[in-house]
Amino acid sequence: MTTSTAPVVEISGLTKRFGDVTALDDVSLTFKTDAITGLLGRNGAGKTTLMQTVTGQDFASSGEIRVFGEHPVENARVLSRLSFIKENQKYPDEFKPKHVFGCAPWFYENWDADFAAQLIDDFQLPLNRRIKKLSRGQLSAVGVIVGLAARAPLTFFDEPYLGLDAVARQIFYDRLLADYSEHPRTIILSTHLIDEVANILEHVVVIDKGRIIMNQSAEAARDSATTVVGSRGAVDAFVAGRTVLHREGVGGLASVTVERLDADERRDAVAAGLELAPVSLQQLIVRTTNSAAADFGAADREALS
Ligand SMILES: Nc1ncnc2c1ncn2[C@@H]1O[C@H](COP(=O)(O)OP(=O)(O)OP(=O)(O)O)[C@@H](O)[C@H]1O
Repeated sequence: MTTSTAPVVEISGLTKRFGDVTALDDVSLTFKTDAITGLLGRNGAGKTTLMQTVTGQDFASSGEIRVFGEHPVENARVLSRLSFIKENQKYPDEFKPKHVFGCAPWFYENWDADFAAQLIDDFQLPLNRRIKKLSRGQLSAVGVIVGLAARAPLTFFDEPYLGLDAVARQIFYDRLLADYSEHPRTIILSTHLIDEVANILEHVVVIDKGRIIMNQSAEAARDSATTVVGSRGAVDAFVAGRTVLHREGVGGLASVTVERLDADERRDAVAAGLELAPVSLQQLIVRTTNSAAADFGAADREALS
């Protein structure tokens, strides 16, 4: 039974194994209802697997998943209210974008054809070209348009915008935010481009090696760490005994990221001649997921350089 008080997505003790790979390891989580949540994590962390199991496209090895209060697998009531947009979406061979958008109202009860038409125009998508002949960015645009114009109460975007160029990605973020403001719904975005989406995320869930290591508001996440910069001796003295998330230095200067400082601690730092710098969501997540940027994507490496 669906109840109005049930969270849209409720996951408890979810484990998913592929042979000897544990892709999800005892995950318990509720996604914040009517919010845009970033599902973030390094390559292979388990983001796609989580979305596949929650959307009923794959079975859990163990644990419980409730979507709109019900099991999602082969459940038409649940599936009609969610959309899952992913990069490698398959379409019938002869399909053109106009066929995809023509069929969409059969699957999505909130489908807004006018909004779709506006997005087709925004992304300059050729409607009459076979899907097989579309460029990567045009193919991404097909998914993005379906995900937005479907206005499903629960929408998952699994990096469907990887092929979009910077201008098209900005259009996506702008349209997503504007439409969400008018039609609030539960949207989960997985992405590597954390700084690009940081402004539209209200909530962040970070997954690392199949486990949830962060689930909080984006604001609380940003406030949870500060970078202390100054002479090495003064910085070392100030951070002694604190949890250090990241450390770097050049010559006699040090820059150390520590967990949240309260007002008194911030005053002490300034009195000791230190500078305090905010930590971006991207830096925070790179640093919390083991400070290793190597596999996290080019944008993250750039942010650290
Ligand atoms: N069908 C499968 N068979 C075997 N292993 C799999 C399968 N699907 C996923 N895995 C493994 O499960 C782990 C999680 O993969 P998943 O695709 O969920 O990660 P991800 O966070 O989406 O990664 P990325 O950011 O690289 O897309 C990885 O180690 C992956 O190799």
